[in-house]
Amino acid sequence: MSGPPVGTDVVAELGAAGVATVYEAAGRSGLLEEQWQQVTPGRRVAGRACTVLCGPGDNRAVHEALAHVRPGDVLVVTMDEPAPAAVVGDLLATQAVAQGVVGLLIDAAVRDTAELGQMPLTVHARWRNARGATKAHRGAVDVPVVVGGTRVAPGDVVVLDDDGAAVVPSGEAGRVLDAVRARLQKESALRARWAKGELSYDAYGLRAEDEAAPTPEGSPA
Ligand SMILES: O=C([O-])CC(=O)C(=O)O
Ligand SMILES: [Mg+2]
Repeated sequence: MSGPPVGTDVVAELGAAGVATVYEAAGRSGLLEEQWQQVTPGRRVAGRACTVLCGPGDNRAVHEALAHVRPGDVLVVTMDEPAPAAVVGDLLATQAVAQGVVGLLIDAAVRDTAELGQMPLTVHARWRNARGATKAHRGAVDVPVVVGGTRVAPGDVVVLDDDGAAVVPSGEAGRVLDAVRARLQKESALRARWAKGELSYDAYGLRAEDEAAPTPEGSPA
């Protein structure tokens, strides 16, 4: 991790804002673009990343990582070529909860999903699949990884909710939080106007533009 750890308050505020707001406030950056399955729908959380690079179809490094995690971490697990092997199930998740982990982002499969749904954890996974993982490869813990096309380094802030997953590099958390606050304020002012019946089509000048301009080429008349 480069620089001091991101403060707990900063992490919590980014988590409360949620994936869409954090991604937009970061300048439409940091989205982990994968077809995540929300194993625990309706939950929203953020935590500092503990990253895990597993060997192919293997979860030995997850066992190791659980000896390193700190309270408030989100475990981010991937492989060089992610495969639908279950690298986490209820026994590993039970250890994660006991160590204070708040979320799991699994770029592989999870199993025992009914049990995972009962735990105080937010879990996104690429697959749900019972196929067992091996424990044959050492892998690596707390190394930078790429998940959903985006780099995640140890200590970065990972946000999970039903919209997906986003990462804020640890060195940018303060700047992004300022932008998040500004965005939330702006959105709350807009929400109040739209709730009263005002239309963005008018307020943003879109109607005036559309009425003044000829139909753009190629778009339906
Ligand atoms: O044991 C495993 O490899 C995965 C699993 O099912 C669990 O953690 O309960
Ligand atoms: Mg199991």
